[in-house]
Amino acid sequence: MTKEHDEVIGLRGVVISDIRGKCLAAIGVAEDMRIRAIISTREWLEEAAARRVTPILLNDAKYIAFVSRVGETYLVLLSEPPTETVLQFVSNVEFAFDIIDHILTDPYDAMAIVDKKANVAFISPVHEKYLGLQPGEAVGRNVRDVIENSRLHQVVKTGVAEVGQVHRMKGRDRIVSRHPIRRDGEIVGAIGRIMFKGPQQVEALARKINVLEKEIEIYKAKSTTSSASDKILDSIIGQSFAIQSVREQIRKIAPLDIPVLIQGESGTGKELVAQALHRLSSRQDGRLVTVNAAALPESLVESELFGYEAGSFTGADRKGRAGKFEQADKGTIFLDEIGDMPLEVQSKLLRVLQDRMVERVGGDKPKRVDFRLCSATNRDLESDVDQGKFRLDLFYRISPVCIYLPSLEERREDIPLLLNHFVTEIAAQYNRERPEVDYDVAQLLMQRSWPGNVRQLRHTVERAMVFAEGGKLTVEDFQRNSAPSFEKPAPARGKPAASTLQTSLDQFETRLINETISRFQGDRARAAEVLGVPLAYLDERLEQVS
Ligand SMILES: Nc1ncnc2c1ncn2[C@@H]1O[C@H](COP(=O)(O)OP(=O)(O)OP(=O)(O)O)[C@@H](O)[C@H]1O
Repeated sequence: MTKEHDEVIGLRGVVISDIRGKCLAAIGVAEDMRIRAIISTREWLEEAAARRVTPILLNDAKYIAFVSRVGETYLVLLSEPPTETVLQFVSNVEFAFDIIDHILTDPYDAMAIVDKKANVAFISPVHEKYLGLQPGEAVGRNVRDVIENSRLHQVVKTGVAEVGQVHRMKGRDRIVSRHPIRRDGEIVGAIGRIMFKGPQQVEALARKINVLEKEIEIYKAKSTTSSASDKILDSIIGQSFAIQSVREQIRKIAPLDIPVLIQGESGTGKELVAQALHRLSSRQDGRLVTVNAAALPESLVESELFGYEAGSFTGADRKGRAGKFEQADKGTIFLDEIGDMPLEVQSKLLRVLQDRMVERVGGDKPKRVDFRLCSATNRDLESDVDQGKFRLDLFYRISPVCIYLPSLEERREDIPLLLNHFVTEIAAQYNRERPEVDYDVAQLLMQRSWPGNVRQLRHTVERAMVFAEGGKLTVEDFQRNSAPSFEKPAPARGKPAASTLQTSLDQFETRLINETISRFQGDRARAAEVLGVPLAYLDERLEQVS
């Protein structure tokens, strides 16, 4: 027995005996009389040959005997058990060899074993078959030349096990585990095990994981969308039932590509709702084009809405211009104050809504436009229809869905939230530190009347913030600055500016009045209504500055 053999298989002795147990030859530890005595009976040899691996336990040594019958003789190979576990296994499991055989030939759990040079020492038959190899054909070849994407050479080199890895082989993913094998702490090889077990189940599992991963992606996308949509809807401030219901309606209606009519008094947030509808719709990448029908002089309505061709009328742009409908192609057109649209324009609008075609003024080639229509009005359109001021057919076209915005007085409980929101917004707008708001302020504002609704509230807060001092916004700031409707006598006519603060307040107020008047095309009464001041006060202020 050479030293080489001894090292490779841990062989310690060999016995050859006849079938009755008579020893014909013995070398190595087999020369020990105690071992010779154990294996010298026919019964022991027959049983050991049946088991094929049998333990031999002496007081001072333990061996594993590999016994096989060769013709009329028995060959017994004796090796030291590599570990206590192996010895236990061989001692306690009568069919230990069958187990080994099963492990090596398991059709669902293939195995590849390499030596320390990463040369194949063994590949289980099922794996050989799978790889298209003849039995034993790969033995001695480097594993990388035999098994596609194998990493056993790495495992032998690094000694690091790789457990439960995905191994792509012949176009399919398999689950593998690779372990280095050590003897006396030194790496002697590596074993790779490939799970063929229940490939259908593994595949089904993989498919399930795939589906779950996709579902997670969808939920993730949905949750980002819903948090994005929450953000958009959060810009509509208010916790009153009425406003919550408005937000809910927007959430439901926005994705439906149908016209929406937003009704509500001036300053209730109709434009804000139109913006939310657009931003939550599939047209969010297109433009939201706003047209204030009331602000358009009658003579320009048509060219504004439908555009015009070059040189079609005096003063027209030389190159011609796209109208609002063309600009809103693939987006949303928001027709604010639609109730103020002249009847003649209403007919043209109706045609556009029916045909989805626009023809520029002075042009002869109608163009297809793809838009979503949002309209708003503070008028009672039904009564306008009754009075013949608004076309019934147009009314039906623009109002398959209506959103009604409550007046601020119908939802006074939202005033503190709106106050808080505007204070933050205005402070940021003017690049100022946000003042602290006295508790009484909200109480005061909740008692007021707000004919100009949220817009008026915002302006009121903006005015009061001019006065806010010491980082505080107090009731006095509102009263000092109040218009007569806030129970403060109107300033004396022609009163000179008493201070820089007063001057800036006057300037601010005048600017606000002028802006509002021009917003309503010179309609002072409307401006006074929206600002929540009597017309006389507004006129007085204008006279003072003129
Ligand atoms: N619920 C709200 N939350 C926050 N801001 C609001 C709310 N409602 C209205 N506003 C603010 O009030 C002002 C007026 O709103 P908006 O222009 O949308 O009103 P509107 O109903 O379209 O008015 P009009 O009929 O006069 O055009 C805007 O500054 C808007 O941001």
